Amino acid sequence: TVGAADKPTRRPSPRAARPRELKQERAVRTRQQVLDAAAAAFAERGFPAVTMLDIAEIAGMTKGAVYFHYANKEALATAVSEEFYRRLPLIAEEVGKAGLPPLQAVAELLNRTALAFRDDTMIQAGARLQIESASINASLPEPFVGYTESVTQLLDRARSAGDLPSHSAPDALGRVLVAAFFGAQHISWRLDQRADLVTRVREIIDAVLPMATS
Ligand SMILES: CCC[C@@H]1OCC(CO)=C1C(=O)O
Repeated sequence: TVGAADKPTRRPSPRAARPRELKQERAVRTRQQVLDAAAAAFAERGFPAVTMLDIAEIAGMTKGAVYFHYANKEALATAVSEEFYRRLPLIAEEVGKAGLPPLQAVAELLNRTALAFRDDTMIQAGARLQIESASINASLPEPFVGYTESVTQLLDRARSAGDLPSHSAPDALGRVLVAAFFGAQHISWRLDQRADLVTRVREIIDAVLPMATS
């Protein structure tokens, strides 16, 4: 007979995720898939031209699955725009952790923002939705202000550190840099599918910052 000592010790199997948890995880994944599909559609075709069916097809889902997560196209535009304004300050947060001198941090912030506009469809969609906001029956988050504050804070620190002359005006310089970036990302999108955006932003940095330090 096989004694108790001989029985292989049964290691408890890792706690199998309960069906409810699996269901929740799947719902979160599906919701993100719908949002990513909406961003791709909005970035490519613009809000007015996109239908919920388009979004379902890009997501590889039924229209019902899309409507389960988002009531309508306006809700999707709001969610994409909110994700855009969640990701933009994350770039500034990352740069802040790099511990660069303030003026270098400004250059790095603009550079990483250019990379995000070039490569991140959610960011591309968020920028296009702002341009199309008059055609969207939803209140999108306020544009420009948050990002401009991030730039201006770094310029303030640069002036306090003596890296900018005491007579420089960080607020004005911040507005100039953000306006120049906004223009560059739009022009690069329309003329070059953003391929030259990083170069264009480098030109802004090289033209504006040395002047500001003189
Ligand atoms: C990073 C420059 C500003 C940025 O560019 C496109 C856009 C959309 O309106 C922006 C914003 O609202 O901050």
